[in-house]
Amino acid sequence: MKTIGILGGIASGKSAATEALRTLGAVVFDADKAGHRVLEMPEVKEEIRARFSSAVFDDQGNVLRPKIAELVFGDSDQHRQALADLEKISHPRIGQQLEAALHAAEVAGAPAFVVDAPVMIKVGWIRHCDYVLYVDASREKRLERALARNWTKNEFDIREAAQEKLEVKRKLADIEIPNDDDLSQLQAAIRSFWDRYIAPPPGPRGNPR
Ligand SMILES: CC(C)(COP(=O)(O)OP(=O)(O)OC[C@H]1O[C@@H](n2cnc3c(N)ncnc32)[C@H](O)[C@@H]1O)[C@@H](O)C(=O)NCCC(=O)NCCS
Ligand SMILES: Nc1ncnc2c1ncn2[C@@H]1O[C@H](COP(=O)(O)OP(=O)(O)OP(=O)(O)O)[C@@H](O)[C@H]1O
Repeated sequence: MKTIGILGGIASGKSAATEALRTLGAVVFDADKAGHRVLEMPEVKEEIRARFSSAVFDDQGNVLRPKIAELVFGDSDQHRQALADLEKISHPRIGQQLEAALHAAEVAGAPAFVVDAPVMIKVGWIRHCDYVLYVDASREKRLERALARNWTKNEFDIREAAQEKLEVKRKLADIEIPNDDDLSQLQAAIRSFWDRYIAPPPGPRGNPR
């Protein structure tokens, strides 16, 4: 089984690339979704309440993610510290889920496992990847797509600033997948990556490692 990491700017099309890989047979780990599941764990809620107060919970005791986002994404030391504290709570647990999912996919004989995790560089999950893809779309296109998804320009800028510079991501990648045009171009690029690097050679299970 090959493990594929997906990097790219905000709203570059990482999820769309991941979806194309899933269609071809890859098992996908979505770290954003894993992070949301982690925030539902009782022990995590306790730690969140101790660090961020009851103001980030609704009346039913659910974590209000937009409230946390306001506290952790921003251009001040206070925001940066808050993000670091949140990550100390979340990342080890997301990491455990990632390793469990990777193991399960391997046991199931999946041809490929995709790690869709915008923070994979800073957390070090990139070490699991045999191939890293960089989904490349211009800033203009990305902003247009983010706005269409109801983000504000400010949210776009702030989250972009919370991540590594695009050049750092690009340098760490093995293959660039252009995504300035329509989705069929992205899907074709993913297909040719798959055929070249993942498509199994003759054999019952492809290319087990
Ligand atoms: C701050 C939280 C509550 C905001 O939740 P919300 O539903 O608004 O956003 P969501 O989780 O869907 O993330 C959307 C995007 O924000 C960016 N983002 C999220 N967490 C981080 C982070 N720690 N560092 C940099 N960017 C981040 C990513 O681009 C991500 O794709 C949530 O993102 C969170 O718990 N983050 C910490 C855990 C984490 O690092 N998750 C991301 C794993 S890749
Ligand atoms: N080639 C494309 N043509 C048109 N729309 C696209 C294209 N690629 C992606 N989109 C749309 O742009 C938005 C952002 O794409 P996507 O969610 O895949 O990006 P992302 O990199 O995963 O975003 P984030 O950084 O927020 O996780 C989505 O609404 C998606 O449907």
